[in-house]
Amino acid sequence: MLRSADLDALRQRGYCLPELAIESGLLQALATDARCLHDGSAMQAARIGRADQLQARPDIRSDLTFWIDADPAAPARGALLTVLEQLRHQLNRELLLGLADVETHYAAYPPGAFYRRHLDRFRSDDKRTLSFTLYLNQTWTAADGGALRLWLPEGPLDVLPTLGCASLFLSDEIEHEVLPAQRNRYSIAAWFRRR
Ligand SMILES: O=C(O)CCC(=O)C(=O)O
Ligand SMILES: [Fe+2]
Repeated sequence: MLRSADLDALRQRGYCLPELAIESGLLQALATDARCLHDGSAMQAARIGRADQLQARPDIRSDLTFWIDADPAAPARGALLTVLEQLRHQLNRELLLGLADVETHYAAYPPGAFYRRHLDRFRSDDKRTLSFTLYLNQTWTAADGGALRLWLPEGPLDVLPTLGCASLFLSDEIEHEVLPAQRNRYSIAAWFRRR
């Protein structure tokens, strides 16, 4: 799934923007699922911190999330979990990372929503090792805002959240943020964790 150039970038620079060959039918189904969950008010205001200390901090992040589990009524979610498992196995094989599991959610950033610059690894819990994002927006331009900005040593790198585009980066090294979106922005975020 990951090309050797992606694996090299991950090894050398701590991030890559992989071209994953995810079927367009699955991308469409995930996009529809995310939009329907948002439209149906099934998403919740995102919170920050680890499980036992979660707090709403709309000054830091103002997106909505829905944690993904396998659900026979939503086959796209199971298919996504399968893709993430394949990635986990490949990463373990190629980079010897010892990734034990993956957690993932949909996110919706309504107009004006953002996520300030942060690291994905918690101070009190170092299990999160690799962060992954996958975008679900059919059309997107720079004027729509909502870029993922990776803060790299050489300067900021903006990634537009266009359908099928993805990022993969070291959770404890790469600071990043989501710039304010001008229209609904749908995405998947996942974290590969060590035991
Ligand atoms: O959606 C994105 O581009 C990144 C989201 C993010 O940084 C997070 O959920 O931790
Ligand atoms: Fe993040």
